[in-house]
Amino acid sequence: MDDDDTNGRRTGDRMNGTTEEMSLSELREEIEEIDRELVELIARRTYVAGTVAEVKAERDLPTTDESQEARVMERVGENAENFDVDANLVKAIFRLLIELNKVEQRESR
Ligand SMILES: O=C(O)C(=O)C[C@]1(C(=O)O)C=C[C@@H](O)C=C1
Repeated sequence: MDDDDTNGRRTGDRMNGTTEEMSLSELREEIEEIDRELVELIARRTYVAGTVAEVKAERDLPTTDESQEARVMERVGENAENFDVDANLVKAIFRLLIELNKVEQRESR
């Protein structure tokens, strides 16, 4: 027998019973939808940063703003703690998102 129980339901569920009736494929569908939303949010974040880049270019400001990056990182660390996920891992993801923006911002100049 595999990890799943006989009728394909999850046994060791940590979501307060809400997913207890969900099959593995249903859970994977939920992950697929979340992944799509994450990519959409990344696209939105990148798009807004592109507009920020235009404002900076108009004002002759540099692409990189280290104090703003520090504020972003502090904020996401707090959010991670509030949602009980590893703050260092979430910060590593945001480090990449900021780098993505900086690459795009430099290319558009
Ligand atoms: O807020 C800005 O000035 C941005 O360009 C956005 C952003 C970010 O991705 O959060 C990216 C680069 C800057 O160094 C700081 C922050």
